[in-house]
Amino acid sequence: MAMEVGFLGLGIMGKAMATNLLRNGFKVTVWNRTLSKCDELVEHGASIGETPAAVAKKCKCIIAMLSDPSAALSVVFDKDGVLEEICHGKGYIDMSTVDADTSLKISEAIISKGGHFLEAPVSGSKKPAEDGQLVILAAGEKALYEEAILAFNVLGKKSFFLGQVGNGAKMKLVVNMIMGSMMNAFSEGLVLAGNSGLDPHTLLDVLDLGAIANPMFKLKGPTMIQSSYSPAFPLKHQQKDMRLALALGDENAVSMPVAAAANEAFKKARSLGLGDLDFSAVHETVKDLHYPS
Ligand SMILES: NC(=O)C1=CN([C@@H]2O[C@H](COP(=O)(O)OP(=O)(O)OC[C@H]3O[C@@H](n4cnc5c(N)ncnc54)[C@H](OP(=O)(O)O)[C@@H]3O)[C@@H](O)[C@H]2O)C=CC1
Ligand SMILES: O=CC(=O)O
Repeated sequence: MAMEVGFLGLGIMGKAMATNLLRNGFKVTVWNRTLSKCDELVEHGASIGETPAAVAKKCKCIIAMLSDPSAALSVVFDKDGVLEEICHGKGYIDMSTVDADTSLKISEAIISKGGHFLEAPVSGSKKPAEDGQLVILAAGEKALYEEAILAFNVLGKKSFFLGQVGNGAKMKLVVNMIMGSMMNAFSEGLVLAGNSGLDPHTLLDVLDLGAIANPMFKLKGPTMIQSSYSPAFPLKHQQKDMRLALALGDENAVSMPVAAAANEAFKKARSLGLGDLDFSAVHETVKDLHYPS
């Protein structure tokens, strides 16, 4: 019999992930705060749960993919939330990118009701989510990880089990801190090349042949040169990740001036109204500060 899962949150990532599960034979019951976003999934064979609690009542295993800590907490603790129906024998897997404290709060609440908990944030964006090529950074209850591995094998190309709750969240924040800093360095390089009389396309070719070649520069470079920022990874979420990573640095007394500067650039981009565009739109803040003479 097909495994039945609940899925909370059908944004860019959740929609792709839930679709993938359906395509691979899972029975999926979906919920999204804006309920109309469920319609497309229903066309692919999903059922709808009217509330997070209704999904938790129906399904043995519930996956969440939500924007940030406040969203992740809300679907669990608020009225009609998961906590009302989670019970012995049910598992809750939060794949949202949040901080370790948020994850721990959710874990304790789920476990206090007899449920099982796993955090499992992912590395990889819209396209890897559509293609089932995510990297899954799980931590929490090993038994639930083992039960979820069939679903993880559909969603991702590799899963890591990182031990106690919080380790998945921390790993994800470290990775995205590096990515956010890289995106800023890359944006500055593109603007410096263009404004000093070089062809930025040639810069992309040079970068791609050297030691700092990477899939992100290769994928995002051409669209950044065209000032095209259709969102795969929304900038507001990258800034949230920088903020949470800086807080982790604070807790551990790790000085991170590069990440702090990158965070400022993402904040600037948000203040310019670019938060819903792709995170590569931080490029616009560099352009803004360097008008060609
Ligand atoms: N996009 C990417 O490339 C990647 C994103 N991530 C992480 O995955 C998570 C989801 O990202 P993504 O899909 O891009 O984000 P989106 O902004 O596309 O989707 C966010 C989802 O969260 C829901 N939501 C927001 N606030 C609340 C709330 N208060 N209560 C209930 N639901 C809420 C939204 O519902 P509604 O539709 O009603 O607004 C929507 O379903 C984030 O944590 C992000 O950092 C991780 C790896 C890659
Ligand atoms: O969180 C974003 C990603 O690309 O990974």
